Amino acid sequence: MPAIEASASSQASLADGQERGLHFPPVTRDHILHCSYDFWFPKYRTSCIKSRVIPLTPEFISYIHEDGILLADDEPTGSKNDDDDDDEDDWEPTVPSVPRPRSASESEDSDSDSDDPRPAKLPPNKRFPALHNTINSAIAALGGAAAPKLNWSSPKDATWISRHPNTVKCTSANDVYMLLKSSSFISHDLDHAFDDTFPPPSSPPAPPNFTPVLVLRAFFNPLPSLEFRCFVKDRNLVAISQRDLNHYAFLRSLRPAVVARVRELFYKMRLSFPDACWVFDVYIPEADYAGDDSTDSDSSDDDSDVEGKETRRNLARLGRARLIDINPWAPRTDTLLFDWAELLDVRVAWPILGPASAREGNKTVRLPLRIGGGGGGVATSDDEGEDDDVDDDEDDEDDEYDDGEEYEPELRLVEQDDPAAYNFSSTQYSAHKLPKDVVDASLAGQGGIAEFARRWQRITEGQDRN
Ligand SMILES: Nc1ncnc2c1ncn2[C@@H]1O[C@H](COP(=O)(O)OP(=O)(O)OP(=O)(O)O)[C@@H](O)[C@H]1O
Ligand SMILES: [Mg+2]
Repeated sequence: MPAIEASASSQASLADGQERGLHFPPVTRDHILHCSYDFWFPKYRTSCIKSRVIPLTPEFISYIHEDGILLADDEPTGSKNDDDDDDEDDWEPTVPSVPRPRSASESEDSDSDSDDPRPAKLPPNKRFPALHNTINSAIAALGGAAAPKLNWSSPKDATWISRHPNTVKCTSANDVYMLLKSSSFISHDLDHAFDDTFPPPSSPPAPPNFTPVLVLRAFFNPLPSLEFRCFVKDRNLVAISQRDLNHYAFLRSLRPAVVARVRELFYKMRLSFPDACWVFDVYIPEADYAGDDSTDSDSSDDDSDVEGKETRRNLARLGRARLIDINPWAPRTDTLLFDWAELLDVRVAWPILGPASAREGNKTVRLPLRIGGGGGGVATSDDEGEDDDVDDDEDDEDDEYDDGEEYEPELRLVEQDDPAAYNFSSTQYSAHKLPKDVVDASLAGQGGIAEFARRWQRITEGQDRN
C-alpha cells in the first residue's frame, strides 16, 4: 500500500475524488487488513518473493517512534564502505556509513552530556535482544540481504540514508532500523493505516488491533520495466499498468506474454482473496532459461499461427509473475497510467460479487462459476523450475476458473513521447517532499549524503539530550 501517497494525498485524493464525482464503494477496515502482508502472504506464498514475517513487540514499536537512531552495538566493526556494492557475494559485515551514535565516553562533546538526568537508552540488541537476533537470523536465512517492509509499506522514502544507496537492501538488523526509523511511510503504517476507512477510526467499534509485523523479503534487483500494477473489479482482471513510467520499447512485443503471466497469477487469487475489487502488484522476471529459444523452433505445429508462436516465444522469455503487494480499491492507491474514473466505469459482463467462498465444516464452497470455455491455454507455474527467491514451502491451491467469457484486460504501457512519462520520472514522492537539506545532500553524491548523515546524527543526538 502506498502509505504516504496515501497519507499525504489521501485526503487530497478523497476530496479530489468527491469533487470529480467519483463514487468509490466504502473502504472498510477489513479491506485494509486484507492488504496486510501477513494476511495474504500465507495464502499465496509460492507466488511471492521468499519472505519472513516477524511479529513486532510494543518495545520495538516505541523504538521506531522515538527520535534519534540508536543502533545495535553488537555488529562487528570493519572499514569497508560498500557504497555501490550490490553484489551479494561480496557482502561482509561492515560499519554503517552513517556512524552509530557514540556513547557518552566516546562523545566529542561529552561534557554536555554529563548533566542529563535521564537514563541512557539501551541499544536494540540490549533492549529487545530476542527480536534483534530473529531479524539478523532471518536476513542470514534469506541469503544475507533483505528488503524490509511493515504490514503495508516499505521504507522506500528513506533509501537516501541507507548504506546501500538508493535501495532498501539490508544486510543487518541495523540497516533495517535505519530505514524504518527514517521513513514516513513506516510511521503511516503504524499510526494512520485506517484513516479514511469506514466506519471512521473515531467511531465505535474501535479500529482493529492489527498486529504490526516486519516483513523481510530476499533482496533482488528488480527491473523496473517488468513491474506492473493490476486492477481487479468484481473478480475480473480489468486493467494492467506499467509501474515505472518510462518508455521501454521492448515491452510492446511482450504484451500478450505479460497479460498471460498476470492472468496466470490472478487465477490463483481470484476466488480466494476475500474482496471482489482490489489491486495487486507483480514483478515478472525474465525466465531463467539459459538462452533457450528452442521451445518454439522445435515446434512442428501449424506455421500459419505466427502470432501464437510469437506469444509462446515471449512467454518463454518471461518467468511466472511474482506477487509483490496487494492494495485496496480506494483513492489512496495510485492508478498510474489509468484514471480512477475509467476504472470505476468499467462494467464487467460476469461480475462475481460477495465473498469468494464460504466454509461449511471443513469444506470450501466455491461460488458457482460460468460453464463452458477453456482454461486460457497458459502453462501453469507448477511445471517451472524452483527459484531461490520464491517461497516454495507449500503449493498454492489454484482457484478454479473458467475462461469462457473472460474480460480482456487492457495493458497500458508508456508509449514513446508519452506525456505520462514526464509527469512522474522527476518527482517520485511529490506528495511528501524531502527536506531541502536532504535533496541537496543527495545531489552532492556520496560525500554529501555522508556529511548530511553526520550532521543529522549530531542533531538527533542533541534532541535526545534535550
Ligand atoms: N525483495 C525485494 N528486493 C528488492 N526490491 C524489492 C523487493 N520487493 C519489492 N521491491 C521493490 O520495492 C517496491 C515497493 O514494494 P512494495 O509494494 O512491497 O512496497 P510499497 O511501500 O507498497 O510500495 P509502493 O507504494 O510503490 O507499492 C517494489 O515495487 C519493488 O520495486
Ligand atoms: Mg506496494
